[in-house]
Amino acid sequence: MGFQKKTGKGRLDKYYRLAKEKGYRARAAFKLLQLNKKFGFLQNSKVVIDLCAAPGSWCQVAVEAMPRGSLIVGVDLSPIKPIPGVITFQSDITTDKCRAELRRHLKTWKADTVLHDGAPNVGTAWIQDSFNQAELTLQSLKLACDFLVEGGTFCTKVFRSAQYNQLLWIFGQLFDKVDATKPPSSRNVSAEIFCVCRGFKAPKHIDPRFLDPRTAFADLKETVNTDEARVYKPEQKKRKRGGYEEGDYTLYKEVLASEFVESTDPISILANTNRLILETLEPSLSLSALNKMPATTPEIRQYCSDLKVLGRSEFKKLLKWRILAREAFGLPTKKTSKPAAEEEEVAEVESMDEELKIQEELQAMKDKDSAKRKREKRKENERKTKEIRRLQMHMTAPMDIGIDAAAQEDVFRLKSLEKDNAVSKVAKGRMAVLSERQKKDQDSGIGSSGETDDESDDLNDVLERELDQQYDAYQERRANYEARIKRRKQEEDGEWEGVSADENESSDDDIVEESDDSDDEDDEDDEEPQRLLMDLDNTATDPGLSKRATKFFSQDIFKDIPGLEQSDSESVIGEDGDMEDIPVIGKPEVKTKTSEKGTKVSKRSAKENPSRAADDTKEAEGQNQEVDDWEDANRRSDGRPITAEAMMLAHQLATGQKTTHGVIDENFDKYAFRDRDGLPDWFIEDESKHDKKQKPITKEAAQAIKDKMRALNARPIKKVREAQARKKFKAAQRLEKLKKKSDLLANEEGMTEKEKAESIAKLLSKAKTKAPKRSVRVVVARGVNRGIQGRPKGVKGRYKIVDARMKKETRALKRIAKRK
Ligand SMILES: C[S@@+](CC[C@H](N)C(=O)[O-])C[C@H]1O[C@@H](n2cnc3c(N)ncnc32)[C@H](O)[C@@H]1O
Repeated sequence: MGFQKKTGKGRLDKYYRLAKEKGYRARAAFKLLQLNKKFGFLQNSKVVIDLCAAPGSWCQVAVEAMPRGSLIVGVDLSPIKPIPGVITFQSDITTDKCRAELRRHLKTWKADTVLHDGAPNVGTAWIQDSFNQAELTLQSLKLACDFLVEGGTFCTKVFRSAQYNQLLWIFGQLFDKVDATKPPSSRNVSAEIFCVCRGFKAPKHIDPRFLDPRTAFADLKETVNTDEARVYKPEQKKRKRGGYEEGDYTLYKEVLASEFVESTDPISILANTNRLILETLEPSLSLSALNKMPATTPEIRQYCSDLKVLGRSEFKKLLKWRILAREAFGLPTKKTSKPAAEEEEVAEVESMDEELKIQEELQAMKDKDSAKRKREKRKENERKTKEIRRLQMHMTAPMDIGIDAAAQEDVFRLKSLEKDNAVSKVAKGRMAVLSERQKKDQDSGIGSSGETDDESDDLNDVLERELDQQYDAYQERRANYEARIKRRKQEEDGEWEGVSADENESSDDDIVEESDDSDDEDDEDDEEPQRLLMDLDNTATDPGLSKRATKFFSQDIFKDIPGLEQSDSESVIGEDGDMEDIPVIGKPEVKTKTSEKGTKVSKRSAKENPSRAADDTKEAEGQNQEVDDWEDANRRSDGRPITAEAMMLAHQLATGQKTTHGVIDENFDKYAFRDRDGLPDWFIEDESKHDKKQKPITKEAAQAIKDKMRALNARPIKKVREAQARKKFKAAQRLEKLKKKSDLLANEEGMTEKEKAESIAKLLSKAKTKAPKRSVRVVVARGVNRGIQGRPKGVKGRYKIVDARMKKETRALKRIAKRK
């Protein structure tokens, strides 16, 4: 019969510490905080009575939660230290004096909420006296009935005892809604739960028997006095470890243990007997057999010596011992009788729990069911909203090609229509026309068809739907934003990367709506189906140039410049910004990766110098391919980046540390079967960040990943590659230019051969000579130059100020190094 120490470490839990931290006088504060969070009764209260308020933590919570200037009155048997904004006094809540005092403080007002957290003082070694507790609760209810305003709230502590159901029933008679709940801060070992009774009915006349413990718990009293109750609920007899109940000791009874074993009614013996005799002066066969039984432990002997101080578990042990003895004696054990007894016990002791559980289960099922219905309705409404919005935007899907209007968003991806050769069908078909009825439906609002919103949606429904719609809008905005950024990036890169297939796509996507308006009746006979996707800017784009570049070169100013014909040659802007008319080296097909990644080539030069063009193209292809490979290597086929976990798993699979089956098995964890039904999208998305098993990464795998990253980092990045390619490209251009000039010179008719040779040699030497490297002048920081800032006097060009000592030291170091 272990009992819990009040000051034991187990009792000083997180709420205890939290209460200390937050300055609450007791951890009980969190119970009210949590109850109020769930039911929100304090925010709307202007007058509160706190019954059994000492030391006052509930009053503290009430002050915080209630509107400023509210009236809070706290009463307790014990004194309560003053709390700003709270009236407190010392009194017994069961007395008329307390009632009068409360009336004096409240004047003519009525209380919006009555709180009660009372616990009568009971013996320390026994569990709290539930009957007394229920009595106290009834007293507090009586006060609540006197002071509560109609519709008011009564929040009380109740113990899950025999009187619990009775109390709940009484609450139910006086209030519209009664919720029994156990806040998380209430210890599990405690039998307390809290009833929040809302909507006080304020009946004009209350039958006094309701609030009188003698009548309210009348039927229960009888059961308390049965033998079973005495055995299974000894605490209801107010047993105390210290001795017998007053007056009871005169009825001292002793029964032979063998009689107890043989008896068919062991419960009544246990209930009405003080001692089971195991030893007598006269020899007894059955008693000596009992004494010899290994099950007759000193503990059992002790229990037998004084039955009046035993608790439930001790009685249970005695009953078990009796069964063993009966088996040893060959007496019928009625195996069923024992479990029956136990079952009975369980049923009696935990009937409240079971009932509560069933109620909770029923409630949960109901909630689930209604949530499901709401969900379905909401989805239906959303679908209709979307449909209507599409119709309003003239985005009706052509039904004649078999597309369900309620299908997903990509129904409007006209590209896919083109692919499926559905374009011609669309072009020939008629667009869906809204019927008058549909229009009416549209006008009447979102949920106009079928069940109306007004009929069925409560506030929660509306809020939930709004939240979902906002979330959808947010998702849409985010997707648009990302697409915009991506497009901008593509356009920026386009200066160097040319036109990619993607770019064409994205630009096409922008004009989907425009194409809908086109009248295509005349095109019926066209062999080619009319393209649904058309670029608004229908100027022919050179496949080698980005859109921006094409637009730039299409200006009039460039019209007459030779070599800028868009179709077969291309101009390149030099690094220094000059426009140079340079024939470029080769031109692979537009759709190849090379062209996508930006090697600028022209058909003409490819024709002129096919072999070199092919070489250069190959090289450029190789370089770009490498860059692409590098990028692709870090992405999965679905475009998502390869994570360290994935790499580790791949490594383990490759080295045989894991098998595919093993991996599949591993993934059947608690997250695998999570019910996501009915959860809003935003919640699922947010949860998805955390509802995965964290897979540890081994040291070896981490090292392997590091090595891989190091190897990747060691390779030149894309920009460096590009710079190298540019340099090469320019050198080729210079050479080409030189060749052209020398060809011109060679064909010059007015020059002698010698002159021609000299001019060409000059050109070549000029091309060879590199711009001289600008020298850096070293200025020693001494004399006038000591400590100066900025350019020293008389020094032109690049300079570097050095310290004289540093120069000497460097020389000395060199000398020393040489000597070694
Ligand atoms: C658990 S404490 C209340 C804690 C309080 N709610 C708080 O937050 O600080 C129970 C209180 O009930 C009081 N109490 C028990 N019987 C009472 C009675 N008949 N009249 C007034 N107070 C009583 C006890 O004095 C004790 O202070």
